[in-house]
Amino acid sequence: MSDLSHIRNFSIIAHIDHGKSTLADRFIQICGGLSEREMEAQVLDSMDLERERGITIKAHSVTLHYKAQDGKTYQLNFIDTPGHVDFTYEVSRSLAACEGALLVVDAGQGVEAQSVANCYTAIEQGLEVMPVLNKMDLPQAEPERVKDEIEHIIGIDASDAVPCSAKSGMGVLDVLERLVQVIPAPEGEIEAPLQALIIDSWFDNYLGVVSLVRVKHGRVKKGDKILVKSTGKVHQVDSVGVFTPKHTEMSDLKAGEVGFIIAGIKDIHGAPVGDTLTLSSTPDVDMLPGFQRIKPQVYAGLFPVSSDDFEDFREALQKLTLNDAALQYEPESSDALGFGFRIGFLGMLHMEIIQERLEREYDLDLITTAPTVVFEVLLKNGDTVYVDNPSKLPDLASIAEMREPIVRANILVPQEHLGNVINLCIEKRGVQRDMQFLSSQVQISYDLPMNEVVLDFFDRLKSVSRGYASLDYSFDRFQPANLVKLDVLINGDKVDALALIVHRDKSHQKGRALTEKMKELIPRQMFDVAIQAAIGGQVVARTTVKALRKNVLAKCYGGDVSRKRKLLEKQKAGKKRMKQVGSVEIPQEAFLAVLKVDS
Ligand SMILES: Nc1nc2c(ncn2[C@@H]2O[C@H](COP(=O)(O)OP(=O)(O)OP(=O)(O)O)[C@@H](O)[C@H]2O)c(=O)[nH]1
Repeated sequence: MSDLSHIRNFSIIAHIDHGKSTLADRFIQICGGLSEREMEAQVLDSMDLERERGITIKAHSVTLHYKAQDGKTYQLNFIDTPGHVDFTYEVSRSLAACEGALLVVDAGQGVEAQSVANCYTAIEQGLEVMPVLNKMDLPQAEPERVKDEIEHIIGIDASDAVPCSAKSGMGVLDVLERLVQVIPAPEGEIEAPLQALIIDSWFDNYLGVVSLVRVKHGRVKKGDKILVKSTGKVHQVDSVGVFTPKHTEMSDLKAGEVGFIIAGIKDIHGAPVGDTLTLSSTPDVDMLPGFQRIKPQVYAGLFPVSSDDFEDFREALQKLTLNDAALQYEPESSDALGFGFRIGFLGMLHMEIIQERLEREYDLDLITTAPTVVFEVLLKNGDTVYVDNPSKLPDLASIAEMREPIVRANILVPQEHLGNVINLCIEKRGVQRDMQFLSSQVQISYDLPMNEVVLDFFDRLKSVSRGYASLDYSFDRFQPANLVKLDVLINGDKVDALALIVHRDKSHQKGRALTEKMKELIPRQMFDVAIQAAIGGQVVARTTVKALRKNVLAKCYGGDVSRKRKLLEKQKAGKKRMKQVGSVEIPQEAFLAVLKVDS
């Protein structure tokens, strides 16, 4: 048996903002992974966008050396995980590389739904969960209440929960001491054939594909020929190493360790997450259990404002998918918007992030259509089809049954906001499944149509509970529902990119709210613009954007030319993010009007 007793592999799981990244920074500081000068605030959140939004999107690993009170130096490999509900899949991936997890709970805020969900994932995967009460420096910290919540809501012993403040540093050493005591060392054989699990892969412009792996058995070093089990392809290893958090090459990676492998792989699909690596000399090694394939939950069409940008857009998407395996896309053509792509996202936050990256990093002007979930449609000929684009819904006459995706949502909310949350769930066509009163919070679970949840539910939930309710949800099943396609007509022409699939009971109300909203968003033009909402040819709502009376240039006639040019330029700039549909200019906001109506 190889001696791996000095290794501890762990993740930090916590609800968003409870202090994972801050605690991780403290560990790095204590264990000397970076000099003072290099210790930027929140080193782990390396992407600009992450830093700006203050959220962790990609999981990262860091290897540190900690000299414990028992005199032994431990190798700590820890993996940071994102806390937002859109990125739950990253969490289970990170956990697969670990023997333990720190459950970090804000001692003022208490347990939140996301931590519950992630904690269950950790327990299911057989990890030792160690509770940590963070933010003890805050006057509102209530360690006893929060310990009670951990025991009652999650059901693990919290009597030994370690109090600390990641911000001031108080208690952080106690966290490290306890960690090396309670989290088990990994098991594995260094002399056995190589068996390594790919936890994450990303594309680096200089290095090609970098894969983060957990070595289960054996060892791997530079020059080795590795075999990617699923593709059967062999690659030569250029380098192996760890992040300290600096990229640091090592002579080898051994059983029990977590680190990177770079092997001249040019495409992220050449080293898929969840795959097993071995050496080409031992091709018969078993595959390790992988991860569930990530399925996008929300789809939207993205179209370049200028059709000349289509090729640039395609290239940008290709590059983005190198880093983001969750991103899926296929070409889409719309009568109204021309050529673009239909893209699948994990949730609205993921969609916003991708859109922002495309615009910032690739300088593209894009129009996004209203996001939608996937519907299951049973046709009269017995076929089942999945529809991720309302305009592609088969002809009504051929449909036997429409089914919508249902999620099981778990919500934790303080009692005083319970009524509001229940009302919101009812408004969203929710069916209550369970309700439990705990010391200060209530745990409720609802079955909700995914369509109602993905768009604005999270924001609405936060606002009706003054920020206190927390949410976790996952797809449960498809269920028959009375759904219809709501078409939008602009000056009599159906605009495919504006079509929606909605519940029949809400269709008229939605049609009215939508046309009203679009009336506000579509600027006045030289002629009247009629906006209609229709279901199967029957108009259910109608509004008109009245014609502009004056020509903007009229008052410049005879005036100086430069002023006129300036006005025209200003108009041109204002036109950005507008799309000419027929003879009408429609701004980006109008395509997303559905997100702005409360129904
Ligand atoms: N007062 C106090 N504030 C803290 C403490 N730990 C973290 N914070 C603050 O809480 C906020 C969130 O901390 P982060 O470390 O970014 O939280 P996170 O859990 O990593 O959040 P995500 O990366 O977005 O999932 C920051 O403003 C921190 O400065 C603490 O011990 N005390």
